[in-house]
Amino acid sequence: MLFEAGLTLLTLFILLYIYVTKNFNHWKNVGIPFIKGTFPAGSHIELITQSRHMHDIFRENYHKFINQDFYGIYLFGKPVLVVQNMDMIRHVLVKDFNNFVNRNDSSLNSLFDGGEFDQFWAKQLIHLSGDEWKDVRSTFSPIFTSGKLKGMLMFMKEVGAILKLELGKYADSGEDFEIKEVFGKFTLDSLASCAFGINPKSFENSSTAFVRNAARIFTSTSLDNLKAFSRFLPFSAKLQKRLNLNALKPKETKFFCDVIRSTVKHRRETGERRNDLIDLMIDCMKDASDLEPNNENVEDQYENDMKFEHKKRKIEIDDDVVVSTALNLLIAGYDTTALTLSFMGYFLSKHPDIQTKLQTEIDQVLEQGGVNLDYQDIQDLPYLEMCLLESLRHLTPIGAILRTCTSDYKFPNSNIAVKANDLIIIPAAGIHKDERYFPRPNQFNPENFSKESKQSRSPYAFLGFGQGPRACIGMRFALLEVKVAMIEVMANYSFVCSGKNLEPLEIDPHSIMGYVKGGLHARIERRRKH
Ligand code: HEM
Repeated sequence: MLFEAGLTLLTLFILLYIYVTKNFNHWKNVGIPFIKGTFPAGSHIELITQSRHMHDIFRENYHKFINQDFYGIYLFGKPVLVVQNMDMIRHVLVKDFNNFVNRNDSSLNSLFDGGEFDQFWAKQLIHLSGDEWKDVRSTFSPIFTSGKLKGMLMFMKEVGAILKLELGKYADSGEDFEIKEVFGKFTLDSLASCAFGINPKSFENSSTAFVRNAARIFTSTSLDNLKAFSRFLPFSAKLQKRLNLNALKPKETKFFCDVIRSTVKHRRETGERRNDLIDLMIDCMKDASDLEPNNENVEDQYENDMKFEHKKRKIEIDDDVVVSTALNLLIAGYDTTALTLSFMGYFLSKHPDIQTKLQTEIDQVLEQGGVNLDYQDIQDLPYLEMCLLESLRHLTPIGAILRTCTSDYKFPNSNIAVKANDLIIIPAAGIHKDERYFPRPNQFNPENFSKESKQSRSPYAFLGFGQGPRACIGMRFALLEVKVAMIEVMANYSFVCSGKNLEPLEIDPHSIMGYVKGGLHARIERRRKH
């Protein structure tokens, strides 16, 4: 019996070994530079041992291959092309977007395609593919136009006022605080208010059901990782789907789905309106084909690159799509925005001269516009945006942009070709530290985002929000949210450097996004107004 069990395990191990290593000659055969693969992780065992974060690996590789347009790696058994040439990046993200519509390849998709509750992850915009993605993206894009954001500004400001009071407590006590923890409460409450129409009261009580479930959604235990990893084993994903096994925090997923469903039901039954994201999504569902596409007349390269041709099919956007999309907005918008705010707080605490310049800009606009700034006043703060983008350049929450080839493609002026389902990685975290685009890349210098500096480099050298039709749909929302919080903070307080930060900063290898090891700390002081 023991012998048979041992033999079965050995056979399974050999099959797995063959499955993982069968393509390990791919890049050698293609004849491009590559990092060799070893069983079981491929080129980077650190991704399994969690000894280094993916962002650090891609940053290091970027400099190792700095003079190459591209190189190959193996992720587990899969050959992946890493593209670092600006023109090729433009082709993948924008010019030949129709060949690269998808983000996930089929094996990444199998991670999300499990039981009943995993389906709410599979149906999220961020994971959808092909025409299904185009239908949902074009249906919901209008919810982020400037007109709609203007309507949501007051919800953000309400939470901004609470943030100001909370920071007052730290100013009075003189204690250091973990910046993301405080700004995380701001982003959770303002997203929940704008997207779900509810108030989680994070500042008052950290144990409300909403806050607890959100906290669990954003952390991963070893068991969560194991369940996710099991999806990549041969035949495992199909089997798990058939057995209705959920790998992606089903209890918490159900909690948020119930919250969103009951909000939709309540709005429909009572006709109550807040003009928040839920109302706008319900509008989109009524008749998707009636909605105007996002054709705002903008000069902006990012906005123009985001447009894509799509003849909307006569599709039924059902409640499940709304639930998945609303859940996606929370998941994609919460941590990214909170991290950005914490990066900004940290850098401002380290650079008092830059902080003073920012405060002067904000003071001037407040003097002219009064305390109640409107949407346009907030757009007229160029230095605030420069500080924000420079913070994102240094510590990018999403340091690798993924695209999957949807039909066979040969890059123009090169001998490199990719096939359908091939995965491409664009190493944003590496590009952001390339001195050809950002002089003295390790210094914090908001001037990197002055009009002149932006004009002097390729627009694809900054990928904090991605680029092209599949770029961050919530970028404008995020920029507004960060600015509302920072105006409130900078008008009243100054960040002061803390000795608690673990310098030089290191990205925590256990985090999915770019969390900083040990957190980011600062103190805050009330400003002495003249
Ligand atoms: C500072 C905060 C944020 C950062 C740095 C950020 C960054 C990104 C990046 C890098 C991508 C991938 C883009 C690509 O592949 O080209 C992305 C996608 C996405 N983001 Fe954001 N994001 C932020 C805030 C938000 C917010 C507030 C929302 C929603 C309210 C949001 C919703 C999404 C969604 C739904 C996608 C997937 C889009 C698609 O596949 O069509 N993000 N974001």
